[in-house]
Amino acid sequence: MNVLVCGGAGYIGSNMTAMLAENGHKAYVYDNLSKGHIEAVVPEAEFIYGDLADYDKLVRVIRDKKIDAVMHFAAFIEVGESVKDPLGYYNNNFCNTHNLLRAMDFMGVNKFVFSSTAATYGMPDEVPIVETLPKEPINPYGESKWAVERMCHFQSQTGRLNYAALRYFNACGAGRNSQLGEDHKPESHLIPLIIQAALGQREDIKIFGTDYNTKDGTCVRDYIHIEDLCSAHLLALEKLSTESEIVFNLGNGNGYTVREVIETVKKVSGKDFKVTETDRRAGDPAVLTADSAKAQTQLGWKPKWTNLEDIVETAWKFHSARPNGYSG
Ligand SMILES: NC(=O)c1ccc[n+]([C@@H]2O[C@H](COP(=O)([O-])OP(=O)(O)OC[C@H]3O[C@@H](n4cnc5c(N)ncnc54)[C@H](O)[C@@H]3O)[C@@H](O)[C@H]2O)c1
Ligand SMILES: O=c1ccn([C@@H]2O[C@H](COP(=O)(O)OP(=O)(O)O[C@H]3O[C@H](CO)[C@H](O)[C@H](O)[C@H]3O)[C@@H](O)[C@H]2O)c(=O)[nH]1
Repeated sequence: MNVLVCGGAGYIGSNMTAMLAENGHKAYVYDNLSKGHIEAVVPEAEFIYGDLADYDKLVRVIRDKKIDAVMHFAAFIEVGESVKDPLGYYNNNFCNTHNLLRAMDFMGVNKFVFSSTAATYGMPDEVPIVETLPKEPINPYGESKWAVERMCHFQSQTGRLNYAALRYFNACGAGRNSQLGEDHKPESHLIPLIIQAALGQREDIKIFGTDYNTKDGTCVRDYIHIEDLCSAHLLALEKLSTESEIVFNLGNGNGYTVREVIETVKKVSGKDFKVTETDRRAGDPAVLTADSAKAQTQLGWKPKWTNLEDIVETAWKFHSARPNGYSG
């Protein structure tokens, strides 16, 4: 298929682009490079500089490149920033997705794979989380993603859209032999921050809260390797030939505490560094783990990276080879 990968210069989109190319698809990356990196776009793909706000350009690209399907990773992704700038988040995550869907609808392209998030569940009452739990986002980031899911739902009911909403838990690791890793600026995700401490780029790693009701008092998250995320997207894309609406959680099902992640980075890197215990970060649920049985049964998907040490190893290789990220 000719696949338009919106946000394909970003962390997850660049890995998806590589996997599409490896699986015989032609990937067209559409990205405004506001956050992404041109160096992360594999040479097999074609890069198109563009903003999702540019409806006419989207229509032109979909027409000229004979696009069959769209994978949509382009968004703002910082929960804290979304609380400070809700309008900006609704604009980029919702309005620009609306633009993209309008362009697809105009051109008669009906296959759409969307990056959703565990943040749609807010503070869930039970874990592991199944897809049917209430969607009660507690910040504009999660709410903007949930609003897109609802828009897709209603559009699919017209018969003109087949979509997959994939709710990721904590994406991590580096793909393509550790060549395509995480380089967010600013970085807020736990594993790259710990690695920065291991590389001596920050004086310590702060643990946000040690009084949670978990085995060691720190938050538990479900860390999923990006190659596993991407392989689920490929399977979802195939399903869209026959299904109009599919929604899956994507996690590897194993929860790890913040302390366990820190210990794993210490072990993998062989480095010691300072760990500082601080107050809780507002809005952090104690435990977020995915029940991904639905994706496993209905897509035939199975995460390959179930061991945290193996996952962290790929991230460590990426960051130690490129301590300043793609620009370094
Ligand atoms: N990283 C995670 O743990 C995580 C978890 C859940 C969901 N997600 C979702 O996955 C998707 C990808 O996340 P990521 O970590 O790769 O983020 P990222 O910031 O690395 O990538 C996003 C890409 O989209 C581009 N972009 C943003 N706005 C654009 C616009 N208006 N027009 C064109 N391009 C634009 C950026 O330049 C960037 O290359 C996002 O939708 C995010 O909400 C990520
Ligand atoms: O310096 C840090 C950074 C994080 N944490 C903790 O580490 C865990 C993971 O934090 P991340 O910021 O890496 O990830 P989140 O679980 O907060 O966020 C993930 O889930 C969100 C939805 O809930 C979004 O989708 C987001 O993009 C995705 O990475 C949390 O308990 C957080 O409190 C620390 O202790 N210290």
